[in-house]
Amino acid sequence: MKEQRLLADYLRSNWIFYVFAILSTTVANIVQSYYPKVLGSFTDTLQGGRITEAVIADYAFILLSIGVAYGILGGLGQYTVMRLGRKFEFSTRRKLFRHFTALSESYYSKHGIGELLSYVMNDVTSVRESISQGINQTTNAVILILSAIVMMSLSSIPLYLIGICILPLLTIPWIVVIFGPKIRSRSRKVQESLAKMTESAEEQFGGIRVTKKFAVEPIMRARFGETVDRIRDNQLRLVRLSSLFQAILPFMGALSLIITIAFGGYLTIRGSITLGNFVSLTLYLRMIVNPLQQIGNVINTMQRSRASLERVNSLLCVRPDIVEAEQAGPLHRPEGGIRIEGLTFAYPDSSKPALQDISLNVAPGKTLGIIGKTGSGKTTLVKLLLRIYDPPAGTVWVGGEDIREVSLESLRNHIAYVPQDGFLFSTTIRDNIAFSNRDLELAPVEKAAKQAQIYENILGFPDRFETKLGERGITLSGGQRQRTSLARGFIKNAPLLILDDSVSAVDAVTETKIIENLRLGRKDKTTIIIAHRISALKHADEIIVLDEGRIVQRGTHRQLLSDKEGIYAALYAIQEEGTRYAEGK
Ligand SMILES: Nc1ncnc2c1ncn2[C@@H]1O[C@H](COP(=O)(O)OP(=O)(O)OP(=O)(O)O)[C@@H](O)[C@H]1O
Repeated sequence: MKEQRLLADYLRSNWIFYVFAILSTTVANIVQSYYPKVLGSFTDTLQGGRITEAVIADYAFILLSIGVAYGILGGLGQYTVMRLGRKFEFSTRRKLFRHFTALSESYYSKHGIGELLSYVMNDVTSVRESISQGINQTTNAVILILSAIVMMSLSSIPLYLIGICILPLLTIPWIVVIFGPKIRSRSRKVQESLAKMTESAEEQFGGIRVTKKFAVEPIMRARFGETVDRIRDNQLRLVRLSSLFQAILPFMGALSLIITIAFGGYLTIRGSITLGNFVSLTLYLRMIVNPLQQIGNVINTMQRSRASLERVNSLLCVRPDIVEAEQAGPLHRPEGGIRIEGLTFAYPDSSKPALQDISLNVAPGKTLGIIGKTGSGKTTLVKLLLRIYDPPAGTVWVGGEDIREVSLESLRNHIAYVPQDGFLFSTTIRDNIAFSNRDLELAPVEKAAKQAQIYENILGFPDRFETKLGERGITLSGGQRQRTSLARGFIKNAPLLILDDSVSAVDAVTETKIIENLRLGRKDKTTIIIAHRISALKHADEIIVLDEGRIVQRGTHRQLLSDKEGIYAALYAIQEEGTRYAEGK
């Protein structure tokens, strides 16, 4: 697994901007560090009785120049790093999204959407903060402290006095080493609990209709409350530690200042140093206290963002389960039918096979019907055909090629899959139908809608094909959703069409019309129909009956009915009886 170095790579590719930001901040702080020296010298001039109007004007001009230079250079540095931080945020979100789209279904079956959102939102923001604030403030603080110390050393203040005064500051690296890892580990816990809360919120919103129908709002509120409490506990633990850390650093600065005033004051009274020296020394030490506070702040932010960065980096390390063979090329004969031989498959975390010893042939242009109890392996078979999960090598061929040897894009481009729960996006009906090619003219969209028997319904919507669905639009009924999803599958006009229980929510008359349209529209194309209702697949050239992952019966509708002891005939009898009962015969 390749180690991810998101931030390091970003800094490397933008190093010139960082150097610019650091340089301008450095120069700004060096300029700023002249401030106490100028004031000290002014005090000595004042005390020596050499003050004149011209001298005051000179000092005023110098102080003004320092202020203006600091403002311009410091502002430029700040702007540059802020911009870099935002750029990092956007490019990382794009990178994460690209990565998400490459991950396999098995990853999504183990990780909730809320958790993934948390990476994109909370963690990326936390890293951006450390880039924007961290780099600028650290440069500011370090340069200010260093230049204060250098300026002190270059002044006529005795070195031993400076040494004694800054003694408490020398403990800072040690304090950082002790607190740093602890803050990071507590931050990681906060980020993890934030991810849990986002996940819980996402689930609660998603299931709000069920919650309301079952009137279990108090239970759901309590469950959500638990995740919030967990964040609060973790946050409080972090805040306690961070505050203590942030207080200790300036305390060390204040200690230095106290020593300066006490010891420096004593030396001034004794005449060992001038009053100007004392003023400069006090101002220098005062100047150091603020940056120390900033450093505390930055280290806190950095430790927090390091925890987030580790999370994002480890997510980027996750490799998709389904990878292409090195020489994978396009499918040469996508219309060439399907062959499955000796296919046995178990899901990654399951010991029991979902499919066992499956062998079948679908000749080009033919229709295969698959029927079987719930959980018998029908969808699994389709997922393997699409390589959403990988079948063992040498078991599944399309157009005579092992699907593990062809490119994923080519394989999936040549298959139109209409799943049981066709997801619709919050956009127009037209965009939902023309999902695989949004540049399509209206005519093919209308044709697909007609084939899926949803055309008349769409004409009744306020903006017809331009009607928006979802949050800001209309809500479709279950059957309408299913038929819109069907139209999306039809419009692709792929060599292989798979309908996975895709007409279960429509009435018998509409189902018959859809199946008829399908037969006429896809005369020479291969089709797989999975259904629970025999009426949806009885016209198929071959029907297989799955039971506990095995093919237990196969043949045409007629052949299967003739086996009176078989599951198919039993199913047919039950369904026929149901229809007769419903029709009151
Ligand atoms: N991602 C998964 N991980 C582990 N087991 C799974 C996964 N998806 C399905 N299964 C299991 O595999 C078996 C077959 O499931 P599959 O979805 O193929 O059944 P199905 O025949 O399509 O059922 P239905 O008619 O209800 O849609 C079931 O026992 C199911 O619990």
